[in-house]
Amino acid sequence: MNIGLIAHDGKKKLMQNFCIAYRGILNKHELFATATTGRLIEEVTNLTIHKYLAGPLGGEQQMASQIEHNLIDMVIFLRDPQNQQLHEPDIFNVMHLCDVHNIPLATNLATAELLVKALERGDLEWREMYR
Ligand SMILES: O=C(CO)COP(=O)(O)O
Repeated sequence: MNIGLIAHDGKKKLMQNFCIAYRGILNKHELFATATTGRLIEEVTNLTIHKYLAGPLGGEQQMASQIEHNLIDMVIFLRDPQNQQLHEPDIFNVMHLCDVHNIPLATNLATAELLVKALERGDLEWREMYR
């Protein structure tokens, strides 16, 4: 499966800890992240991440394009509800496209944990039929 990972600055530490905790599941999949999120995950895990541009430089647009091409199977986007981002339209577009294409999307830790456990159980294998 191809997994998209993005974290707002206020949630990057949480993303690192999430990836440390679930690296044994995540390392069986292809991981894609915006540049800073991806670099920070690589710094604390042995995971290899395909990195887009940084979010404010268009990284979310790159992920959005991959979603539109049916190349992303699940997105974990740890959002910081306290801080509005300057590139909010790009962020909204990623979430919008997940809804358009019925891609599982977690925007907080509780749902991210549910999704990654579902991934381990094989609950998302129906995605392969849509390729
Ligand atoms: O900007 C982001 C979230 O909106 C994420 O991008 P970075 O991972 O490059 O910081």
